[in-house]
Amino acid sequence: MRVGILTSGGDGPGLNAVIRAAVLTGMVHHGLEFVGIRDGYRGLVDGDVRVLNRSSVRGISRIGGTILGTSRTNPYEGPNGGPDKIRETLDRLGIDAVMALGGEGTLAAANRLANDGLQVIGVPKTIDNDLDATDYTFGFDTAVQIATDAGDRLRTTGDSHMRCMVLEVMGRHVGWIALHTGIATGAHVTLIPEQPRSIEWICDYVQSVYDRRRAPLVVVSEGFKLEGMDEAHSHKGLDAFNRPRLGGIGELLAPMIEERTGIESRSTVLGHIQRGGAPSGADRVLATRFGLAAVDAIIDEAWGSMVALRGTDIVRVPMADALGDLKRVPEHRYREAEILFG
Ligand SMILES: Nc1ncnc2c1ncn2[C@@H]1O[C@H](COP(=O)(O)OP(=O)(O)O)[C@@H](O)[C@H]1O
Ligand SMILES: O=P(O)(O)OC[C@H]1O[C@](O)(COP(=O)(O)O)[C@@H](O)[C@@H]1O
Ligand SMILES: [Mg+2]
Repeated sequence: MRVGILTSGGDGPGLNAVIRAAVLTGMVHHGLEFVGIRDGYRGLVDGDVRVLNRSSVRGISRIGGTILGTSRTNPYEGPNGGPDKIRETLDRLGIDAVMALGGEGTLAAANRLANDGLQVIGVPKTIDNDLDATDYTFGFDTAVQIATDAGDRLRTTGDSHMRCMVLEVMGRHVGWIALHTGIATGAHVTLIPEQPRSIEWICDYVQSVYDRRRAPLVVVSEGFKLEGMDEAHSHKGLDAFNRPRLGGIGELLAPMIEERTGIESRSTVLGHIQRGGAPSGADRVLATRFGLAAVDAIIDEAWGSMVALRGTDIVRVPMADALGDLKRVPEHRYREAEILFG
């Protein structure tokens, strides 16, 4: 059997470790052949592939990004899109099954293709940790570690100048990266999309921290909304899927804090730094286990399913399970963090 692997949507540290594990176990233990589909669904509709073998995956699990490239192409659009054209392309290339690595968007497309009769299985990826069907995915741990390092650095410079430092981290719809970074860095306030707050509420914490001679650290998710904001702050246009590009709420908050409290404030937007570079050890392990389990799913012809983490076990669930609600930060987890605010 010949398997095509693709990575689609936002990249994330750990994608290469999935590819390596799948290719190694598939070739060595199951006699599978592999091709890499270039740039996600773009390569699927264009039939743009390259052979993957032992030497092409050597040493890649410690490398960030994806060796296959990625895109935000919709496989149902364009002259070669849609299940019938894609089936023709796969037949021409001798590809029997597709392993799609990606977040909720990629999995929505993969699930549609599986429902339309193509032999597809999914592997979940998100640095935001917003996929409901799995406890965690690779990429999140790395992102939190990078953001934690950044927060630690902001604290020493903030302390030296007695400034309020605002650290903006990723998280389009959910605040997991901010929540964990806030706890890990001992932030004085953490702001997440699930919990809109007023500027007065934020400034009360900032002022009380300053009053006891500490430099306040505020961690904010890019998707955070001040009370009264209908949409998350966006001033960078739309992405390839016509969604607003987020980022910049930290730049908005810092001057507001300074104006209201008189405390000199600075904002740092971490951006794609938290998505790039080497995956953490934990993410390499999780990604490797996903890669092994994804090959098992192909051998079992479990089309339409995806691998997931439940507790410490890797399980198989319908891809549709990842496509309902996002995994948001529950109220009690925010309350738990809030105990140490201020
Ligand atoms: N319901 C859908 N049907 C077909 N394609 C979709 C669907 N939802 C998303 N996609 C495609 O999948 C791409 C990847 O999704 P995106 O949300 O950008 O990344 P991620 O997979 O990281 O969540 C989208 O840009 C879009 O082209
Ligand atoms: O800059 P890009 O690639 O459009 O993506 C930015 C978005 O992708 C993310 O980094 C990750 O999203 P995913 O977990 O869905 O891949 C978000 O936190 C962020 O809003
Ligand atoms: Mg997405």
